[in-house]
Amino acid sequence: MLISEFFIMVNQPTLLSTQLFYKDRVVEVTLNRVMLGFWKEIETRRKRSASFNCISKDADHHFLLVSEIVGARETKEEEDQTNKDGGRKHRVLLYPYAFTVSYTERTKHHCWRYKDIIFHCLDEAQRQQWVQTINNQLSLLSIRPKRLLVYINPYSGKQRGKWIYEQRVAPLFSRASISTDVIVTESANHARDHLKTEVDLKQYDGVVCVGGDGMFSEVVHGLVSRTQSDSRVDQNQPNQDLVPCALRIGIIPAGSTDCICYSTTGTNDPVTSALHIIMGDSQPMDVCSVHHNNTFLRYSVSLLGYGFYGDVLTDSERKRWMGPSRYDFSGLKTFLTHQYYEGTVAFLPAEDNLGNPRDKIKCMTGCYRSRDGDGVWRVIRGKFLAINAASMSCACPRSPRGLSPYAHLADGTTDLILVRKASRLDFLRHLMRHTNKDDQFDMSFVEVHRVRRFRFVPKQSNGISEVDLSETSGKKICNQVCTAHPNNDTGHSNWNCDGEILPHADIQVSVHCQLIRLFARGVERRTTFDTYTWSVIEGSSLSWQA
Ligand SMILES: CCCCCCCCCCCCC/C=C/[C@@H](O)[C@H](COP(=O)(O)O)NC(=O)CCCCC
Ligand SMILES: Nc1ncnc2c1ncn2[C@@H]1O[C@H](COP(=O)(O)OP(=O)(O)O)[C@@H](O)[C@H]1O
Ligand SMILES: [Ca+2]
Repeated sequence: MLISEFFIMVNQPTLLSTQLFYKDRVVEVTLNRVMLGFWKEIETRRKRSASFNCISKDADHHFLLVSEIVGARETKEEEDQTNKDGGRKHRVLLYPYAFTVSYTERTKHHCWRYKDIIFHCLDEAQRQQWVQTINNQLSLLSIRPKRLLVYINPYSGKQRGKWIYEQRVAPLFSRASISTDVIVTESANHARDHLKTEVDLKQYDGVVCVGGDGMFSEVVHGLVSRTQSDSRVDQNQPNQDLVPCALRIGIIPAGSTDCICYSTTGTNDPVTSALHIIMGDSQPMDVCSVHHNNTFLRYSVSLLGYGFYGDVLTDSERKRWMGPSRYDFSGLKTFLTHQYYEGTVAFLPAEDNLGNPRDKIKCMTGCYRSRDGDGVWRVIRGKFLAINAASMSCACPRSPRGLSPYAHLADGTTDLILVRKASRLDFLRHLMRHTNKDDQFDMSFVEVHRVRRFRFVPKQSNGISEVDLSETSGKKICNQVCTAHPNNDTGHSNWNCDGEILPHADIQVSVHCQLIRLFARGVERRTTFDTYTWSVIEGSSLSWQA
């Protein structure tokens, strides 16, 4: 942080400034609109004279940004004491007028934690004044949610969603004075249908899902469909502009892959996600619509995968009882099967100014890209081990850089990865590169394109050619010239759409730029500012570390 920025913060009008106790020190604490702190040690408590007006020459300065405070609350500080006669221990109320300020702190690997700092007041009136003034100031931060609708999938991942929410998230929401309506889902699509038809969305500032990518997908379908039906927009038209959703969505990760959470926060940690929600973060995100023969099928925000990832999912669904490790088992089995699929991919490339999937420009906090643009469709026919469309990096604990490490969250494009037929060993080398730092695209049988729309038509079992490109009013569009074939033909894979199996192999996909927003901020770059945090050095003073 620049010194000038620090002085701007300090020079904001003061809302409250008094002398308080922090541990055994008397400190002067100031609150303004931007920061709490900038206080200096006045004297230690044991040296304290009758008044507070003794200012130490060795004054220390510390601060917390108001935007990073979770909340303030009245607290008791007690201590275990043993009777003089060596009798049993009892609790002694040390400071009757204490209050606690909880705030966020960045730790390693993009994880956030909350920390508490306790001050002691001289009397109840002073304590109430502090707690109220801090919380009033927080309530003026209009980006912060005050009322949330929470859906918990009790069967996600290791079936710990309810525990994670109740033990690790709900207490934080309550510290931040966020009120919640919590629904534990009773069946698949419970959350989707509830959002689509029943909920009065105006009551809420956001929707939170506790679970995996499938649960997030349910919430996206509920909210996007509801928004379109409220605006009388027909989702069945593949080229229809969709209306963006007003409510932000939060993800508390409790699933098997947690790819969407990991790709948008840099980690799959429930507390970090809860803190992003509390802070009122907002990350716009693209959504792909998937159609078959001009009929809407599903939305996708992370991976649309045919071939390898479709087959892994199809196999793993029968092994849900194994929990998250079903993907490792089915992944290995599918790899050994080494199945390839024939078909035609047609795609509309993104404009050059949107970069390319190998430009090494990572999607970080604050990444917003331009919209629209027209282009010329390209067609590729072949035999493929996998066809993947990654609308975000698809980073997850299994693949920390993801399927397409330089894909962007909100640029209106998806990265189309075509993995052609190759030997088992080459395919294994390609897959293994998802788990390390090597470039998975730097292989002769892999190509990757940044696209706005694409179409896939599998080769029919009778070998008929599938697509034709024709030009209409200056724009090239993709038309199907043969009839759709039934999906139960052998020789076809299934599409894995954010972890759900699609009923058709022949699909049309369009990216809708920034259709939804998440309570997230993208993966943060480590800045020097990250290191300006509170740290309590035992037996010494609080320090502001640079
Ligand atoms: C034989 C070695 C294979 C090593 C491959 C490692 C590559 C892993 C890339 C994973 C990309 C994941 C993209 C996200 C997909 C999720 O939407 C989906 C559903 O998640 P959830 O609802 O939480 O269950 N997960 C998958 O499709 C799992 C793919 C796992 C592939 C091994
Ligand atoms: N109460 C429920 N019972 C059964 N299935 C549910 C329930 N709630 C949600 N689902 C479905 O469970 C599937 C998997 O959910 P998800 O949260 O993605 O877990 P995982 O990451 O373990 O796959 C989704 O398709 C979702 O629609
Ligand atoms: Ca994108």
